[in-house]
Amino acid sequence: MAEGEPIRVVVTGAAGQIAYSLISMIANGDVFGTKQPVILHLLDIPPAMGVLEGVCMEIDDLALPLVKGYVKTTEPEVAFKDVDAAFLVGAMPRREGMERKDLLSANVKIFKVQGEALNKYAKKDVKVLVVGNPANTNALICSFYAPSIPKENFTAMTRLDQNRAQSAIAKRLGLCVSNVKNVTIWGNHSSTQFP
Ligand SMILES: NC(=O)c1ccc[n+]([C@@H]2O[C@H](COP(=O)([O-])OP(=O)(O)OC[C@H]3O[C@@H](n4cnc5c(N)ncnc54)[C@H](O)[C@@H]3O)[C@@H](O)[C@H]2O)c1
Ligand SMILES: O=C(O)C[C@H](O)C(=O)O
Repeated sequence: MAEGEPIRVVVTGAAGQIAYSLISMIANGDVFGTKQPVILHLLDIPPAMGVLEGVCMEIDDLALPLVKGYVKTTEPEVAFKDVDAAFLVGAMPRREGMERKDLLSANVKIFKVQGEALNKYAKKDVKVLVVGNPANTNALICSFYAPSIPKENFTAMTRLDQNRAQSAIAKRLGLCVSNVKNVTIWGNHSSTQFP
């Protein structure tokens, strides 16, 4: 990719809570760097299109120079077409009393469809971050249905677990979080998280 050429970045669940913060971070250069233009592909389901329209109006209002365009769609084949990076956020979140694994029946279908769409339409070197829970299982499912994309290009979002651990240690020791370094976390993003 020539320098300065826009990359295509899909965010699923683009009308949801997490996407609301994520889209502006991608659009203002926090994620791919302040010299990397982007074209945003925003995917959600039909009932969320009104809210997504509002998100797009906000993108317009920000008038960020790195944003070279956006595509708003309900169609996976449009959303995943030629994408360089995929943030798979769109999924049902937990309600009170639920474990992340209780979301499997609702969310697995989504990651099967999106894995197939990645396989068919995305660039073969696309990098995929799965956020929708249960994130680790969904990442595995997505990768399974996208056999033409290297497995190492799929990751489940556990950065939250790392930040959580770092903050918990800082609190316990009465330090600023910036003074806690070299934290390593491993395992599943589930109720086995400690603390
Ligand atoms: N891995 C992590 O660290 C982590 C952290 C927080 C939340 N999550 C998970 O992220 C997911 C989203 O959370 P949220 O708070 O943004 O939820 P939300 O309900 O605010 O947003 C979800 C969005 O996904 C959309 N959606 C549903 N089905 C879709 C589909 N088939 N294709 C595209 N979009 C679809 C919904 O319409 C909605 O706009 C949840 O599964 C939540 O559990 C993961
Ligand atoms: O708790 C959830 O379901 C959302 C997320 O996975 C979290 O750990 O905050």
